[in-house]
Amino acid sequence: MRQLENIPFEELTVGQTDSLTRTLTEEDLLLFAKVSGDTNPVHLDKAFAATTQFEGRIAHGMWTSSLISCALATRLPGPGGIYLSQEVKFMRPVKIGDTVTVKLEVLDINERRKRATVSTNVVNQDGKTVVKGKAEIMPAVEKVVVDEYPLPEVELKA
Ligand SMILES: C[C@@H](O)CC(=O)SCCNC(=O)CCNC(=O)[C@H](O)C(C)(C)COP(=O)(O)OP(=O)(O)OC[C@H]1O[C@@H](n2cnc3c(N)ncnc32)[C@H](O)[C@@H]1OP(=O)(O)O
Repeated sequence: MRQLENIPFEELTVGQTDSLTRTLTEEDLLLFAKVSGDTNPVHLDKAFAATTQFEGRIAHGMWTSSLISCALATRLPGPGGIYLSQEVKFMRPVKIGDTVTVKLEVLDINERRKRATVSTNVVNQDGKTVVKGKAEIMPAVEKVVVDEYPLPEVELKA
């Protein structure tokens, strides 16, 4: 089982970086539509999506954004951190089979409020930015070391 360990607030420094990479599968796209209820045909309907400027299905913007949450929760600052705000600009589409990398960098630390601003850009396999933005977070003050929570296997039934 994977262990998750945080970077407590006092150990965060401006310029610290981390990243997380994920490839979008069709199953991910369908599961995201199911849990979010976002059944926009641009994500699901091949025939409809082919008629758009993207010429095919594209990922939910919030799927890509959810990877930012994952990176913050598991990498920098890690478990126990709390999301306060998130700015996202969807610059380019993500398609099934694309491999995207969330790049985190600590931009600013507010010692008084024990909060940090982190840039949260996401690039694709060609190094092109697909999401631009930044987040404000409240990292845990104490050291947190936990076994990653065991998620159940879920089966997608059509
Ligand atoms: C509701 C849900 O179900 C729907 C979804 O989830 S859809 C999935 C998420 N969204 C996307 O995948 C869209 C991705 N974005 C794009 O593909 C492009 O932004 C665009 C094709 C919609 C527009 O791009 P482009 O044609 O390059 O833009 P313009 O020519 O209109 O403007 C050029 C300048 O604007 C800047 N820019 C482009 N996109 C954004 C953005 N999302 N936010 C802010 N600014 C943006 C671009 O950098 C140019 O700036 P410059 O200073 O002039 O260089």
